[in-house]
Amino acid sequence: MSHVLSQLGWDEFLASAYRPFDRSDATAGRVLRADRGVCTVLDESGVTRASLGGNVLLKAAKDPALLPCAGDWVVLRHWPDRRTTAEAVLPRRTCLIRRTSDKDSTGQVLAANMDTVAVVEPIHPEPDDARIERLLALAWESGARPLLVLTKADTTADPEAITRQVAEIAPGVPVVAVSARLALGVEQIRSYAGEGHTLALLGRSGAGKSTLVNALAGTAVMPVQQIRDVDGKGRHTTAYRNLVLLAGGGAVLDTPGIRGVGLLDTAEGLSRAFADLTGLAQDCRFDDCRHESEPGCAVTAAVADGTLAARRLASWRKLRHEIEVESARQSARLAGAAGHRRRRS
Ligand SMILES: Nc1nc2c(ncn2[C@@H]2O[C@H](COP(=O)(O)OP(=O)(O)OP(=O)(O)O)[C@@H](O)[C@H]2O)c(=O)[nH]1
Ligand SMILES: [Zn+2]
Repeated sequence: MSHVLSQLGWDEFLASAYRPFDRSDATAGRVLRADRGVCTVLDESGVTRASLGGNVLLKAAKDPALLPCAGDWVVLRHWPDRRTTAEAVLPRRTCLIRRTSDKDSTGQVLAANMDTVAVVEPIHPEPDDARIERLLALAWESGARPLLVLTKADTTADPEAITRQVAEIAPGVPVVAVSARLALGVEQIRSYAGEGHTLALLGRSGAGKSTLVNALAGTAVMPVQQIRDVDGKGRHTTAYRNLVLLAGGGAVLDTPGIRGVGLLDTAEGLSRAFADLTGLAQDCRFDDCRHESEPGCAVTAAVADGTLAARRLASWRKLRHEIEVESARQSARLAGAAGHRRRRS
């Protein structure tokens, strides 16, 4: 397999997943960008545009999360008429999913096969704790290692103080303040995208993701939006996912600026993102304690004695409620589909 693919993380696991598809007109490649029905793929001979093969379309019709997305490893087939199709998506080791806004609550895959997910949040005007907690839950859920990046560190007098403060709501997660403008912290971020490793960036529009990708790549590969600095609110400009190969090997994956990120089935991600609370909960009298008004609740006791911030418990409740509503909606949808099948038969 070519050097460029091993720089992108091609390994024995992928090689054995690819083996059943191996034939003279097939190659393996990594998706740099996915558009509707077409993906841009890097394989050993360069960058190709591939349309989706029948099998991929068939699987995606049942579950849209199976559509190829940036970061996926795919099997390409090169046809005699010079067409190229993506015939299969190789198994994902990690993936970042968000609930789409449509009412049937299906998941949309934002990025696949990243080793680290960096939640990107600007230090200015002020990091949004609730958004950080929500995105970290999503990052944990992906199966990759989370990282928290506070951008625009040049816009505040004491970035270290803010970093220490924010670290309290990110237990077990490294927190790095960066300034793309001053090239501060960029090398530290680059260490998460070394040879064979992929770093995905997740954050709201205007958080500074594209600027960070450019700083890591050393060239302007992503369009950087001009935003109104007054309120720090960005417009949605990155309409595509993009995997960028870095000069020293490794890759960085930008996800579109996210507005309302829903959570999908993130009970596991939530408990890891709130490891402080989960740790306390082991001492609750009841295993299924909801940390409301149950007797012997170690979590509400910790809030009462100031060990745990009340805001933190409120945040956890809000996200847990969302997950419950979401899973109820999904069960209803599944029951509805089953009923529909019964009526037809
Ligand atoms: N002062 C300062 N401004 C920055 C820094 N990084 C990014 N910005 C500015 O923040 C704005 C938004 O940056 P982008 O990189 O486009 O943000 P994004 O997260 O990619 O946004 P989307 O493309 O909408 O997802 C731009 O005006 C940047 O110039 C930084 O380190 N310091
Ligand atoms: Zn409790």
